[in-house]
Amino acid sequence: MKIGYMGVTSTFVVPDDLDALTRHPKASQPGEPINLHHTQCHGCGDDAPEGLHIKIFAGDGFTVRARMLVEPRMEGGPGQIHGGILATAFDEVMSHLPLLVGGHCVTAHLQVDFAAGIPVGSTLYFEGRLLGRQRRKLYTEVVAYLADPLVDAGAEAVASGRALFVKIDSARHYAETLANSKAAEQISRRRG
Ligand SMILES: CCCCCCCC/C=C\CCCCCCCC(=O)SCCNC(=O)CCNC(=O)[C@H](O)C(C)(C)COP(=O)(O)OP(=O)(O)OC[C@H]1O[C@@H](n2cnc3c(N)ncnc32)[C@H](O)[C@@H]1OP(=O)(O)O
Repeated sequence: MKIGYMGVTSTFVVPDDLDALTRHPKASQPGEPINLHHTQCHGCGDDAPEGLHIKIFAGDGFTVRARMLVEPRMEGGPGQIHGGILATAFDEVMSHLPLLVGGHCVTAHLQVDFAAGIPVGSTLYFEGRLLGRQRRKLYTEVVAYLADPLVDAGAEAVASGRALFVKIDSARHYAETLANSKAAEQISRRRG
């Protein structure tokens, strides 16, 4: 798929002098689900009643695959997904890529190109890719399809996104807000 629009890719510029990428020894294997977040996460949490319920799996190398049902509650334009919902889905899918190399990250920059309307009722398939890393910065990309590109070579790409993630010290980053989380206990337990 052509990235950006008419050759313009906004402020997202992947530097030339990237650091080497190494897969984290505990990273999920290709095909395995990635459970990076917690069960109340708006993007991937099974217990978030109004969440997107995106299912995310590790792919080969530095990639992830994901899928999401476009439900009627996600409507924006008549019969189509709301653009902000798709941006949220992109953020969620790409936020799982840094886990392949280890460590927690937050989104610092996110951009989306909407190439075609996406009907309510469809299943969206996502392919995400880690483009590179420089110090704490991780550059990622995602493409959304209306069919699974793994089984349908003609699957239509309908949108793409790019994001810059920055590695954080999660204990410090969430120190003042963790107590407000509906998943506070679960997260504290996981951290031991
Ligand atoms: C006890 C707690 C335990 C918790 C356990 C964890 C459980 C985890 C479970 C689940 C979590 C995941 C859930 C994810 C959900 C999906 C992802 C989201 O939506 S995240 C939310 C939205 N994002 C934010 O809220 C970020 C807000 N921003 C910040 O906090 C800071 O700005 C931050 C961390 C991004 C950077 O701040 P700095 O002070 O640490 O670092 P500086 O030096 O400013 O930046 C580092 C490098 O990045 C570049 N950079 C930063 N922002 C940039 C930007 N917007 N564009 C380009 N470059 C940028 C800088 O130029 C610098 O680059 P150079 O290394 O010097 O080359």
